[in-house]
Order: sequence, then C-alpha cells, then structure tokens
Amino acid sequence: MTILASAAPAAPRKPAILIVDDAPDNISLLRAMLLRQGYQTFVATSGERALEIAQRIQPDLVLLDVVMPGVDGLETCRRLKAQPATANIPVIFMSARGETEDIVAGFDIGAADYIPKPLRMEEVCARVRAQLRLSSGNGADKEQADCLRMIVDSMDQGLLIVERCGRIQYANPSCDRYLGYAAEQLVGRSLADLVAQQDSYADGCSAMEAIGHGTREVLIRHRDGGLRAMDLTMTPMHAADGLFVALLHDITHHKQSEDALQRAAMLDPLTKIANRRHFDAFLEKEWQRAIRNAQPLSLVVLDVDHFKLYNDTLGHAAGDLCLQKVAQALEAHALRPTDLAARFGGEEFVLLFGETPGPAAARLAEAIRTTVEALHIPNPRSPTSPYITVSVGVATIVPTQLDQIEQLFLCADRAMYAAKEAGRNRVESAVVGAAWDAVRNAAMH
Ligand SMILES: Nc1nc2c(ncn2[C@@H]2O[C@H](COP(=O)(O)OP(=O)(O)OP(=O)(O)O)[C@@H](O)[C@H]2O)c(=O)[nH]1
Repeated sequence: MTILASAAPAAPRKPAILIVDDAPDNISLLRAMLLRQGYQTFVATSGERALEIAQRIQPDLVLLDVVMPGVDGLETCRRLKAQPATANIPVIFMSARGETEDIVAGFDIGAADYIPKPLRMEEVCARVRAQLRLSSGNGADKEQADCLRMIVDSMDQGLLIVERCGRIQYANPSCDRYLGYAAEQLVGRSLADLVAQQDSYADGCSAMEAIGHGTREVLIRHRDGGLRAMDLTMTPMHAADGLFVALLHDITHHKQSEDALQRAAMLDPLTKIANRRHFDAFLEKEWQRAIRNAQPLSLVVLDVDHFKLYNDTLGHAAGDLCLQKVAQALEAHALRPTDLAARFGGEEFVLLFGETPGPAAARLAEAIRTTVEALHIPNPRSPTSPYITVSVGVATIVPTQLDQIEQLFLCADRAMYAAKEAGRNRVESAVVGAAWDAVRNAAMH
C-alpha cells in the first residue's frame, strides 16, 4: 500500500490480460489486438490451465471463453471466484451462446461482462478498457480505506463512532487501553454508560445531548472500576447524518501533575505546612460557616521567642530547622477537618480551630506551647529559657454578618503581644466582643 508518494514515480505497469479459449485462432487474434493496445498477455487453451496461470500471475483481467472441453468457462469462473487470490480479478465471458439465461448465469457466478461471439475487436477493446478502469477505481478505493483503517488502528487516542443516541458503532483498538473493553465488546454499548457522574441522564440520548459537541473533560468509568479523567471530543460526521466521531484522550497524568502543582501552591516551601494564602481562603470558608451555624471560631497566633538571638547564635540554617520542628508540633494539634495550622510569615504561625470555644482553644494552645518547650531545642542566649519557646495569643468569636475577620486577627495578635509582655513562653486569651471594644476605645482616646 502506498502512503507517501515517492519522489520519482515508476512507469505504470502494463495491465496483464489472461486470454482463455480452446480455439487457437481466436487466441491469436485477441492477443495481437491486445498487444497493439499496449497490454501484457497470457494465454490458456483450457480451464485447468487458466486456473493455474491465474493463481501464479494474478492478471488484471480474464477474457474467458464459455464453451470449452473439460472445465468449461462457467466452472473456471466459479473456481476463480472461490479462491481469495483470484476472487477480485474481473472476468469477461466470450460466447456464441447469447441466450438470456446463459448471460444471467454468467453474471450470477461473478462475471463482470459478457461479449457475444463472433467477436468485434473494437468492442472487445472498449469493454476491456472499461473493466480495467472500473477495477483500478475499486482498487484505489480499497487502498484508501485500508490506509484510513491503518491510521485509525494505530492512533494513540481512543476513537469511537457513535450514534446520536449514544450507541457505539465502532471502536478502535486503543479504546481497550482507555476503557478496559476490547473494541468488539464496545460495539452496541452506550457511550453514556461509560461516562461517570452523569446521573441526571435518564437515557443515552439525553447523555449525548449533554455531552454535546466539542471537547469536554469527563470521568470515564474503566472496566477495572477506576475512574479516569479524559478529554472527550465529539464531532458530527458530515458524511453520515446522526453519527459522531468521539475521541478519547487520557489526561490522568496531566490532572495528577495539575493537582500536585495546586497542592504545592498551598504549602509553605520551608515547613511544608499550609501557607498564608491557603490559610486565608480556609479562614474565609470557616468564617462563613460559623456565621451560618452560630458556632465559635478560635484563632491562635504563635511567635517564636527570641528567634533573632537563635539565628544570630546558631546560624540561619539551624533557624530553618527549628522553624520546621515548631511547624510539625503545631500541625500535630490541628487534627479535625475544621482545623488548620499555617506559617504566616517569618517565625510567626497561626492555627484556626473551627467550632471551638475559647477555653478549649486555650487548652490546645497551652498543649502546643508545652510541646514546643518539650522539644528541647537549645536557645543558649535566650533570657527566657535555655530552650526554644513560643508566645501564644488566642482569640475566639461567634461571628455574625456585622463582624469582620480583621477583628479576630487583631484580638489574637494583641493577646500574643500581651503574652510577650508578660514574660514570653505563655498563652494569653481574648474573647473578641470585649477585646474588640477595648481595641476600639484605645484607638479613640
Ligand atoms: N532562619 C530563619 N529565620 C527567619 C525566617 N523568617 C524570619 N526569620 C528571622 O526571625 C527573626 C525574628 O526576629 P524578631 O522579629 O526580632 O523577634 P524575636 O527575635 O523572635 O523576638 P521576640 O519575638 O520579641 O521574642 C529575625 O531574625 C528573622 O530574620 C526563616 O525563614 N528562617
């Protein structure tokens, strides 16, 4: 099969014609005439011989006398058509028997044409030319179809031909990898059954409408029970009304790296706990939820004591390690889905405890403080303790629509600074209502 045209096309091969007749005179006449027309010729004077030659050289056309001793023309034609190697070679019968039933019988066993005897050479020439034109056209169509089939079969993407109602008519071999079913097992199934999370589709037709035209990201239900993220592209086939070409492209790996990137964007690179951006988004959600449910929300602000001294004494790398250990101690206390520990910047950390009243949050803050102290990270020049310690501020609010998140932050910060002022390595708490009033009054006076 020729897929790419070569730079210098070879000269076209002369069509080969096998002449079969038990009368040598007929053969000579036909042969001379066909040679003059530029054809290659082969001859046989019996059906048996014709079958042998046809098998061997596979001519482009057979001119076949009907009435011959031994295997006659009809039987010769039948046998040619029964062999895959010769079945597609066009056969033109030549016969003096011009009865309708003879002609019909000839066509019934696969003849391409029928020329009455005595032969008129110009007519023979015209019929031979017409047959060769026809069969070369068929060959080109078949070659094109084979070529297309080869492309579709070797495609990496899954390709399906689907009816408007979702019924699969054809699936290429790659679909096996994408869906877990061999191509023939997919034929007759509904594409909608293979697309997950489409519960609203009562039947295949509505699913197809929902999938629509163009490219959509879908979850495909693999035969192994797993779900795979894929791009599904549906294109109507212009040449066939009501049919669509569906292309499947696996994007699981792409999704996984996208998810990994998204996760990385939420983490602080040094401590690997949540970063400020993620914390802000989380707090916003919990804030709204606390308003809806009239539940208390507690914010803990934590600052490492005398950390500058630590850095100056032991170096920045040791400082980094220390921050990582403190971060782990914090994260170990953020256990519920409504809790989140984050690095807010520098040596300052925050924790949010959703649905947690002040006293419970203060107990958690105290547990964190003692955990950090118990890490026994030496801070040799600290006037507070020979080890790393933290000062912690806790603020709690039952927020309403009238409150603002900044209030909670201000109060927690103030509580933390109060802890610093009171000697460090301690927890101070505030309930936002009262503490906020104090903040506002101080600002007004
Ligand atoms: N190693 C390290 N140090 C940091 C990092 N971020 C901030 N720092 C240091 O943390 C120190 C914070 O110092 P200060 O804000 O003066 O506070 P402090 O020394 O902890 O004193 P108090 O908070 O009053 O107890 C600074 O020296 C910063 O350079 C970091 O990512 N790694």
